[in-house]
Amino acid sequence: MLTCSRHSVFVTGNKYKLMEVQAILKGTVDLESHKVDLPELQGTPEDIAAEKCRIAAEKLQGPCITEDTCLCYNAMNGLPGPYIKWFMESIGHEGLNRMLDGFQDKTAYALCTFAYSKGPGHDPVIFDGKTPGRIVPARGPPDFGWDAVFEPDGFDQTYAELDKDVKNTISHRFRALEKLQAYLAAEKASE
Ligand SMILES: O=c1nc[nH]c2c1ncn2[C@H]1C[C@H](O)[C@@H](COP(=O)(O)OP(=O)(O)OP(=O)(O)O)O1
Ligand SMILES: [Mg+2]
Repeated sequence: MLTCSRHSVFVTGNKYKLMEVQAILKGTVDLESHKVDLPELQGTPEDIAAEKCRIAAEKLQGPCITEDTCLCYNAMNGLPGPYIKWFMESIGHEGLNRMLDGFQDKTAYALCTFAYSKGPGHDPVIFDGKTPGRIVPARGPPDFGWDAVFEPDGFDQTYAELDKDVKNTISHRFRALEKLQAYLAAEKASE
């Protein structure tokens, strides 16, 4: 539950996301998660994030925050994008590299889209964060999604090899959360 001006809940089924969000917010907002099985939709990252949040707000009957993460290959005009979860689960780190075998351009970007809804019937507000980088053969702990195959620009380590403290100051998730935090602070100040 993300207690801001009103009582809000961060809805995710992913414990690694939750850990990162907790580390980034460092107690500036009181956070607890709620695992709800949300359908995975199709469309633009923004539409998917907004719809996910609408469904979560309906299910919880209250304010909530959701997040959807994309991994976008520039050579493929942004795909796999929001479908990265299914690619990751079916072809793994090696497959994520092989997909680019026919392309010289190995650059990609990680995109995080947070959505915040005041409750059922309220349109979610969207906050995105983007980190550019490139796809490399897996290095580092394989635990969190595609962290091991993504090397952010400016670093010679993958997300998985980087210190958590470092990832959490340059990541797509950090950049989106900065915007969400500013919005929540402004909302609180206006009450
Ligand atoms: O920083 C990250 N570094 C590496 N991998 C990541 C990251 N963030 C998400 N991921 C993975 C999880 C999932 O395979 C896919 C996103 O899918 P996505 O639907 O957003 O996540 P999910 O279903 O695990 O959790 P949720 O319940 O919040 O939808 O990319
Ligand atoms: Mg999901």
